[in-house]
Amino acid sequence: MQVNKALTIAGSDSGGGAGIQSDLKTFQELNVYGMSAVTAVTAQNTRGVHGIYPVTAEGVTSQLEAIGADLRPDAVKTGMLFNKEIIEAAAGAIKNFGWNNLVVDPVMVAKGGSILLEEDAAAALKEWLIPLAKVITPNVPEAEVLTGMKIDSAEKRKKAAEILCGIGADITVIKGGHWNESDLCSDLVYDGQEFYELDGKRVATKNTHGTGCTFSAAITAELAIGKTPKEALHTAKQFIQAAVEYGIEAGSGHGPTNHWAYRRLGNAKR
Ligand SMILES: Nc1ncnc2c1ncn2[C@@H]1O[C@H](COP(=O)(O)OP(=O)(O)OP(=O)(O)O)[C@@H](O)[C@H]1O
Ligand SMILES: Cc1ncc(CO)c(N)n1
Repeated sequence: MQVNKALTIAGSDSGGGAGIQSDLKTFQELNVYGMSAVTAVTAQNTRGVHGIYPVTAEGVTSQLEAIGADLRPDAVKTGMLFNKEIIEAAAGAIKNFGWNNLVVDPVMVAKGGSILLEEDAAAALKEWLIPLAKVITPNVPEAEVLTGMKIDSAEKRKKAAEILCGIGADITVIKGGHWNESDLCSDLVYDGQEFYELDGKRVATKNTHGTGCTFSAAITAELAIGKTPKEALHTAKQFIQAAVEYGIEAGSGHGPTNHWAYRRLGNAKR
């Protein structure tokens, strides 16, 4: 049986709600074979990050070369990349192997404030990785770092999306988790031509650990099975909405989302 394959290049979250764990769970739920290249091991739970142990750039390249020599991913996502050496290693392999359908989630800070990307690495994201991206999915604080502008109005959110597409992403999604829109949690999309919103209902919950990872992994899985970016974004929004809305209780801090909620809604046999 032929299968569609997706690769995540990201950090490990020992707590299981974000990073490669959330990505692989999401790929599986969307009927895509998941592969991973680990960039850093984090000792983490729902309450915070206890430690970060980065993999060497050589170690990341070696994982990517092993994958590239044997298994061609139909789509790739990046999450926590931690430093500029790892960004360069990831971008180099993606370019050399000619992997398409790249989703860049420019992870910078964990919910509790721990740094998941060194300060001098944002420039490397812009120079090497974002130009290769089909979709980039910053939250508002990440979009502020990447554009150097304060985003405090709807107009500025649009302007930031234009700048990020100008850096080379085909499509920019500025997510709404950190955007105060009362009971709405909508994400702004700009595809270089038109703006549109992925509408969602804000759920009152503290269990939002890994929402960004899960959302970008769902986009990646849908691109891997050949959906258009617009279709992929739409499904990913439904996936994360269900995962937050039909929440689970695990841990005493910011708990994980429910990665199997979308299946429970009757989407198992798509
Ligand atoms: N409380 C919520 N209710 C409904 N949807 C939410 C909620 N919080 C986030 N989302 C959705 O989850 C997705 C991820 O957005 P968010 O802005 O939380 O990403 P993030 O900050 O990168 O997440 P993380 O760093 O935890 O991985 C978006 O589609 C957003 O609209
Ligand atoms: C490993 C990892 N990647 C990403 C995030 C952001 O949610 C996190 N907390 N941990």
